[in-house]
Amino acid sequence: MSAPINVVGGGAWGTALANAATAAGHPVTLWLRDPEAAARLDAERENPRYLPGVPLQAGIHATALSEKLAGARATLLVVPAQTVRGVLEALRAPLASAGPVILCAKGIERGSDSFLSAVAEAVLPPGTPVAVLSGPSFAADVARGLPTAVTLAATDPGLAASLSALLSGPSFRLYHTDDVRGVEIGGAGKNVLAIACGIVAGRGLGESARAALIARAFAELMRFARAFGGRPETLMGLSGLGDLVLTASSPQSRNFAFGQRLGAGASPEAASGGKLAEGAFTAAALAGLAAARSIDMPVAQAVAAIVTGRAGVEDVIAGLLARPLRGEMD
Ligand SMILES: NC(=O)c1ccc[n+]([C@@H]2O[C@H](COP(=O)([O-])OP(=O)(O)OC[C@H]3O[C@@H](n4cnc5c(N)ncnc54)[C@H](O)[C@@H]3O)[C@@H](O)[C@H]2O)c1
Ligand SMILES: O=P(O)(O)OC[C@H](O)CO
Repeated sequence: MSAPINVVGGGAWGTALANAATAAGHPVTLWLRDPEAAARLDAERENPRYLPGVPLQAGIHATALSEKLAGARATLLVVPAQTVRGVLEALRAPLASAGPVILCAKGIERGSDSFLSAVAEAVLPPGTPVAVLSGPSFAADVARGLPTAVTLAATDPGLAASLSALLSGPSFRLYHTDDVRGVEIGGAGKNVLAIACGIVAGRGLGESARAALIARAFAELMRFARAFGGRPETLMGLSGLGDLVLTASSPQSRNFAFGQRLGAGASPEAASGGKLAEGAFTAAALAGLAAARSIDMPVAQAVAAIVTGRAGVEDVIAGLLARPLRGEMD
């Protein structure tokens, strides 16, 4: 049997990617930090907490996270963005011989304001190949085998192409690029901007307002990407415009749903509903990085102000509508 693909993290996205890697023809080891949950998942072949009703494919072995990761063809790291550094630190030694590390979280690290590829580079042994996977993809869709396309980025174009081929299956298509920074900015940024779109929906401001917001949010994401070394054409692709369109228009998105509840009057603490809304953690980092380089990002700044409790929804909306008029492409 060929070497397995490691998937570290047994939440919605880890479980979905495990199914997708199996459909691509690989044995998969799915590593969960909770040993009891791992044993239950392996026995019951379903992840009722994160992906109810979706069967786990036969080629997946779920087990407790340990240091026995070595010997895999690749390791997909599928934990929340704010835990990536800790998990990489804990698994630093085995990850040196567990194939390329593919970062699947979408976010910017709080406190250090670091992109996740920079976190990986700082923590992993020098020379460990690192890639980023991002794009419009709801876990429930991917886990069920519905057609989905995402982007795989690595600074080595050959690695990006070979990992894309390795993980692509009958309905899960990976496009490749060497623009790591552009791809990770698209994934992290859209989560913050999707919260704003959810707020507009939850406030009942109408579909026209939401469409305008998507366009203006995308304009500021492009400005940010350009300033931080991402290529504009990358942002026009799957991990950028593609993911923003998906996440900013569907209550199936946890970020959009979080925003909807904020718009309807919930406090930031109550609005998550116990689900992971990555944009709530990334908002301040995104806004802070933008401010430090004088990049105009009014939507991201507004979301950061709301989720950190510095401003209320009504005041923020009034402030955005009162901004001076400007040339659309200025
Ligand atoms: N769910 C999706 O549709 C989807 C799609 C694309 C990308 N993503 C991204 O993938 C990342 C993970 O999202 P998710 O949907 O799987 O979240 P989730 O909340 O469904 O699951 C997170 C998982 O990570 C585990 N975890 C948390 N901290 C950990 C740690 N320190 N060590 C080991 N495991 C830990 C949790 O136990 C849980 O199993 C996020 O950055 C998200 O933006 C999610
Ligand atoms: O549910 P969300 O908002 O985390 O979005 C999931 C994926 O990132 C969509 O591409």
